[in-house]
Amino acid sequence: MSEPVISLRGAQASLGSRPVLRGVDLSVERGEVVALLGANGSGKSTAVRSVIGQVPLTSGTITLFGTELRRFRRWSRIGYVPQRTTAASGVPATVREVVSSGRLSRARLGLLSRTDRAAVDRAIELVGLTDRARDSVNALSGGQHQRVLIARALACEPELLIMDEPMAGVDLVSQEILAGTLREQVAAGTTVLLVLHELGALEPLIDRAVVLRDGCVVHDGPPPQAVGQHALPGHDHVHPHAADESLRTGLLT
Ligand SMILES: Nc1ncnc2c1ncn2[C@@H]1O[C@H](COP(=O)(O)OP(=O)(O)OP(=O)(O)O)[C@@H](O)[C@H]1O
Repeated sequence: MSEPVISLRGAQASLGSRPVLRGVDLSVERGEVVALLGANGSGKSTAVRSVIGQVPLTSGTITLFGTELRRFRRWSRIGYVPQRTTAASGVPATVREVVSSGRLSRARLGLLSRTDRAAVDRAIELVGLTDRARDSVNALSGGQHQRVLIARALACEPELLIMDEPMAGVDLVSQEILAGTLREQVAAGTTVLLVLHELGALEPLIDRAVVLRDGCVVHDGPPPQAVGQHALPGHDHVHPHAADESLRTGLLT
């Protein structure tokens, strides 16, 4: 078998003085779709942020495509969708501008070629926002914002897609569009690691679930049946985004 796309071994990390990852082992093989589940505060976001180098490990190792994280440079192979609440920035921009920023890692000298622009248009189309491409993202709903963030991640045509709660606070129409988008990516061979509250509409796509509790892996195997994370012993997850659903919280506001 080829090397894993993502490998964490004995990963430990602290935020402030608090140990948040306490020896996490996690592998994602090429073409796999892995869901990272767990209660609020169990360390899911910290785990994916450590994978993309945003949270340094205090102990343990991470490799990406077989290369140690500190030597890894080919970030254009990876599309990352942050947890939506962390995506706010206050900068006014159109949908196309935000999605184009996701292509810059592939653009030469920071200039988008015709091929780059076509990839941006394709990513916008994939999330069903072609008719909104010139609109300010401030005019979009929460679910549409999320679709913009996903299009931004897809614009670099990534081999690995990492998404932190892509369905949180997303209306049903957007959820269906996102599930369809993801299905296409998976069919095309993209490897996916996603943090989820529950499997929901994405359940048929998930190959394996890894469940964290207090910064440790407590399950690594088949996804919990049907009711997702709620089926797990000790489930105590609340859904902080649900109340936001109607708000125009935003990417850039
Ligand atoms: N910047 C920070 N400084 C200190 N502690 C933090 C910081 N960010 C998060 N934490 C704490 O680290 C722990 C893990 O947070 P993390 O966001 O990784 O959990 P999570 O499983 O993704 O939770 P959620 O489902 O609520 O998003 C939590 O207890 C959280 O309060």
